[in-house]
Amino acid sequence: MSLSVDIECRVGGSDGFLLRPRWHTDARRVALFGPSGSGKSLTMQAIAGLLRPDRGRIEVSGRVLFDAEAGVDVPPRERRLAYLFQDYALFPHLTVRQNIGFGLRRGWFNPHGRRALPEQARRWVRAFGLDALMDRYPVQLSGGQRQRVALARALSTGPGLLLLDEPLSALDAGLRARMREELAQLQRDIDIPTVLITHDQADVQALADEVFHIAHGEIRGQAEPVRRA
Ligand SMILES: Nc1ncnc2c1ncn2[C@@H]1O[C@H](COP(=O)(O)OP(=O)(O)OP(=O)(O)O)[C@@H](O)[C@H]1O
Repeated sequence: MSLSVDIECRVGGSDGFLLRPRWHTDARRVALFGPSGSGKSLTMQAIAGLLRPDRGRIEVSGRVLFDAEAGVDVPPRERRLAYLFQDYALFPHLTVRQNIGFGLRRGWFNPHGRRALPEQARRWVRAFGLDALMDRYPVQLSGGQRQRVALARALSTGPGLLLLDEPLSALDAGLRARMREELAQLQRDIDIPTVLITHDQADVQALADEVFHIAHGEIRGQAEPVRRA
């Protein structure tokens, strides 16, 4: 994949936060690494189309998603990317089946229905071992199970790019290491480019081939992760 981001956006009024990340990558697994409040989530939101920049351009694998000058602003639904939020953003009043179905296009979702999920979704239900959990509610799941449901929901839409915002931060240390390895395995198994936000060097080492350092809303450097021998 290639990803080019060159945008500027003032968030929160005239003396608010100035976001102006500028980066280009041809890597398939990218991490945005930086301290709290540096603009990582806002950058992801702009890529996803949830935050409209004041200026600039966003291009993914040759497809222009946003270009202020040319008047291009592809709606979030049509960007063909999946966004996994820090807290997984599962709907508490919907079962696992309904949560996964919710992400699908073309009106699969029916809160009272028990229709079988289409194969594109069942593939992920099987891959993440969720079959026995389909009628449970999020509150009845462990942290790792919740993460798998959120991933299954995200991947079922067949996205061209996966945005992962601190996907491991809600997990305790033991589970974190295990799910990190699961995510790395997923990246090996499927050919889907990922952009990962993290504070954690271990995530960068396991899940990224190229890392961009962000501070005060700007990209300050780029490197390859240091691999442990
Ligand atoms: N809606 C908003 N209105 C005003 N300021 C905002 C808004 N959203 C975010 N900010 C500010 O923009 C800055 C960057 O926020 P962002 O959420 O991108 O940080 P982050 O790098 O993802 O941090 P963390 O690692 O803590 O999640 C922060 O200072 C934040 O307070």
